[in-house]
Parts: sequence; structure tokens; C-alpha cells
Amino acid sequence: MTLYTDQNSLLKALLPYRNSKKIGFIPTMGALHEGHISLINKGLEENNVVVVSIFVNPTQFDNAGDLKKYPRTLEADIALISTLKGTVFIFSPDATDLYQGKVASKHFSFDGLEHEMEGKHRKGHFDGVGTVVSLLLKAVRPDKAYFGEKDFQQLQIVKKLVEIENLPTKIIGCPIVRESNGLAMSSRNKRLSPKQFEAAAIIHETLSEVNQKFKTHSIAQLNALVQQRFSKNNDLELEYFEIANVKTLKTAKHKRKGNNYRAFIAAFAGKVRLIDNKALEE
Ligand SMILES: Nc1ncnc2c1ncn2[C@@H]1O[C@H](COP(=O)(O)OP(=O)(O)OP(=O)(O)O)[C@@H](O)[C@H]1O
Ligand SMILES: CC(C)(CO)[C@@H](O)C(=O)[O-]
Ligand code: BAL
Repeated sequence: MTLYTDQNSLLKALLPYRNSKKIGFIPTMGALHEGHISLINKGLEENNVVVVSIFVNPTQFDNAGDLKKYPRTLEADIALISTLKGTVFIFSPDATDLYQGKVASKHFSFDGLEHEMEGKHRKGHFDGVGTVVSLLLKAVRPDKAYFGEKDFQQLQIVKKLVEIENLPTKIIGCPIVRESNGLAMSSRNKRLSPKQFEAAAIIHETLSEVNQKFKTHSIAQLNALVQQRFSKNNDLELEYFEIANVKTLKTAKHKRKGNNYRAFIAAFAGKVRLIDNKALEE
């Protein structure tokens, strides 16, 4: 493991890998957990070197409190990555080095993907994500970059970004890694009290119930079921539940033959916002 805190030294270190070797890339905001490690290990299996960026990107936050409280655990992240087998470069720049000037978002159109779910509830979020991922992909120039399905909408948007910007990187989606109670691993889980952590299992339980009932129930019935389940829970507040088409991410009101759907939840445990999703089997 080697730590780089500026683009120039990272780019120099990557030079010997540029021609015949493969470079894998895992962008993160740090506070690493087993979900991130699964992405890094996949990157190590498929490439000669893996770059892990650790950068809490201010332009994708619409909530100053969320940005301030975002867990920052660089020393522990370095220690965790040091236990892995293979060549890993950690890239942990400051905002001015990465943005090379004004720390601000560019505006993107991702064929409307940016207006759904997370886009509706976190203003400017996908402009911030698009801006920073574009900067990172242009700097690192990886063969493959790995993103988790926990942030399924982000994964689809990043695939669209490389298409729009004609970038050569292949975007790989990776399955969601969960805690033993089913809660999707997330850096923000570190902010949950033990009680909230247990209560948050309702998110995955609900998605699993929706999946079990998807064949036999209408979307309206499933919406009602989810609202009712959350209304009985005092620790979690539902922000949205949506069944959406996997390609357009548009809300599905009725099931249509030949379409694939996924169920999505965002919920608050106190001030901590959690998201999860599940593929629905017909
Ligand atoms: N449980 C998980 N399983 C698989 N991939 C994950 C998981 N959690 C995060 N990732 C992926 O890791 C990458 C970096 O995510 P990020 O650093 O934002 O961590 P996070 O745990 O999603 O944090 P948070 O949701 O609190 O921002 C993203 O591609 C994300 O989808
Ligand atoms: C892709 C990303 C690293 C961009 O800041 C972030 O949105 C994340 O960690 O999912
Ligand atoms: N993992 C998604 C990054 C964010 O919540 O801003």
C-alpha cells in the first residue's frame, strides 16, 4: 500500500502500469468497510494495480450537517487496506488538488436518470457526483472502475457519464454486502446507535417482503404495505419507497411484461440517511 495525496505523484507512480498492465479504480469517500473491501478485492483479482480514492466530495452534499458529520477515518482505512494482498495505491487528495481550481459542480444531463429518486431528494447531488467521478476517471485513466449496487442509481449514472464523455473505462457493478441483520453496509452506519442499527434492519426486511410478494401483488398494494410497515416503526422514517424500471429508473405504477424492476428505499434513522435496493423477481 502506498499513500498519495496529490495527483502528480499518483500519476508518476502509475506510469509503469500504463501500457501493458491493467489499472483498476475504486472511488470512495473513506470510512471503509467490507462493502468497499469487496470492490477492492474484485479490482485486485482483475488488475495489476488498484487505485482507491478516499475523498469526501463537498459538491455532492446538499446538507451541511451531513457533510460535517461524514465519518473520516483515514488512519484506520490505511490500516485496513494494508491487510490486503496485492498492489494498492491510496489517493487521498485535498479539494483544491483534485478540482485544480474552483471547487464547484458542472451541470450534467444523464438522460433524465438524475431527476429520479436520489436526484429528487438530494438537490445537485448527481452534478457533484458526475463532476468528481469525471475528474477522477480523467486523472487515473483506469481500465476498469468498480461501483457498488447499494448506490444503484449512481452506478447507472456513472455508466451514462462514461458514454457521454467518451471515456475508455469499463464500469463494473458489484453486489451489495450486508451486515448480519441484513442492513446494507454503509459508512454512515457508523453514526447509528445500537438501537438504530437493529431497527434499520426493517429496510432490508421490507425489500425482501416486497420481492416475495411482487408476483402476486399490485404495485399499489406493495406501496401501501411498505407505508404501513414503516408507520409502525418509531426509529425509522421512510423518505421514499419506489419500484422503478431498472433502465430508466422511472417510478413504475403498473407492472408491464418484459420490463425489469427494482425496489428502492431511503429512510432516516434520526439524522442518518440510509438507502438500499433489491432486484425484483417476476
Ligand atoms: N454495502 C455495500 N456493498 C457494496 N458496495 C458498497 C457498499 N457500500 C458502499 N459501496 C460502494 O462503495 C463505493 C464507495 O461508497 P461510499 O464511500 O460512499 O461508501 P458508502 O458506504 O456508500 O457510504 P455512504 O452511503 O454512507 O456514503 C460506492 O461505489 C458504493 O456503492
Ligand atoms: C463515487 C463517489 C466516491 C463520488 O464521490 C461517491 O459518491 C461514493 O462513494 O459513492
Ligand atoms: N455512497 C453515495 C455517496 C453519498 O451518499 O453522497
